[in-house]
Amino acid sequence: MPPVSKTAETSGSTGAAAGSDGRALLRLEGATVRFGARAALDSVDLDVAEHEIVCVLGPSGSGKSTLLRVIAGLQDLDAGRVFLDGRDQQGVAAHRRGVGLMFQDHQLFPQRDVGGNVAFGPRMHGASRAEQDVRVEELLELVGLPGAARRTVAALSGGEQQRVALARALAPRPRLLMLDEPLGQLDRSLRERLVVELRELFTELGTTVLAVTHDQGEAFALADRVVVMRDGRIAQSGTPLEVWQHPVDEFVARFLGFDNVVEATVGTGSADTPWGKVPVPEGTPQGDCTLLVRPAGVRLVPASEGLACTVTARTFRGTHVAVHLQPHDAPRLEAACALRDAPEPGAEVGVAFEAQEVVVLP
Ligand SMILES: Nc1ncnc2c1ncn2[C@@H]1O[C@H](COP(=O)(O)OP(=O)(O)OP(=O)(O)O)[C@@H](O)[C@H]1O
Repeated sequence: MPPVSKTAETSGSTGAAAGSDGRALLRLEGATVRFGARAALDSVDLDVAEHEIVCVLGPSGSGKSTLLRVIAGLQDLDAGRVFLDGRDQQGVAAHRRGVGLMFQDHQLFPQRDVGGNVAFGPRMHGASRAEQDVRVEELLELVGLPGAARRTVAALSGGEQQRVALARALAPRPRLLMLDEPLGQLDRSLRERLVVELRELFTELGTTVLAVTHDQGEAFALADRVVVMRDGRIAQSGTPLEVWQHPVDEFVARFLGFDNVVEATVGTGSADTPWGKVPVPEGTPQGDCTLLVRPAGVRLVPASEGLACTVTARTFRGTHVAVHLQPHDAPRLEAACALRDAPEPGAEVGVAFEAQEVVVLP
């Protein structure tokens, strides 16, 4: 695959909206929240365009939930501003912001039936009984639970509760829907199915979405744009492909699960690394750098060729096997192998590198 050039949407410090019409439905300017001496949000700038689906990724404690709470009006800012539709939200109460929120534990009302849960928002906005009933049926249809209005919440599976929570969040027609670990509690196969359905649903409805997750797979499947957070700041913002192909630094690379990262010195056509000479893409500037070799670029060759390694472990990754390799005197490596080609732990192999899977991290 050809390298994607770094664009304004791939930014190391700000989260510029990648929306087609460029109109920011949500804008954060210098948003800062401190708890004691520590900044949970540290001068965050972020735009989300209308109809855009943005996923915020980051390790635990990086400020993802604080970001959502600030936008929802559940957390005061120490500095900076939040704009919705161009209007400063300073002093605007949470229930007047037109923002829908869905938390990871669903928080359905256990004493109400499914319909009662979904009708909650419209009822609070003064909808008549008949209007509420129509809206409930519409939404249950939309989330794939037609006719479920009279079922009790306790009798629903985790996935069904998830859908009801989504219907409830969508019911008041929020201009911005925020999801905090929306699929966190569900098992992997259900998550993978729901994430596809969610994307289809949001695209169909034209909903603007800001979702928080620590699952990269989920973020990459759902989002038009991914924002990676670190210590209350935006480390990188870009399309899933941009971020995946060109992590801006070692932190983002490692967060995405890329561990083949070493210090290197680039010369003509190749770099000197602890793994020996590694070919680099044409045009790579010479000098010292940090180098990432994606596992797909670590090719196994006969033990007598290339870098000698011992296979230490294999991890099944669905479409391929991650083969963990220990060179005799260099940092560990991971190779991506087809199922039938993966060598057994203990095997002695050689390793060759492919330039197109080598990324120089600034
Ligand atoms: N009410 C609070 N009082 C004090 N510190 C807080 C409070 N809320 C959050 N923090 C701190 O702010 C930082 C960011 O927290 P936040 O919950 O936003 O992170 P997160 O990325 O959502 O984490 P997780 O993935 O674990 O939910 C953390 O260090 C957290 O301990």
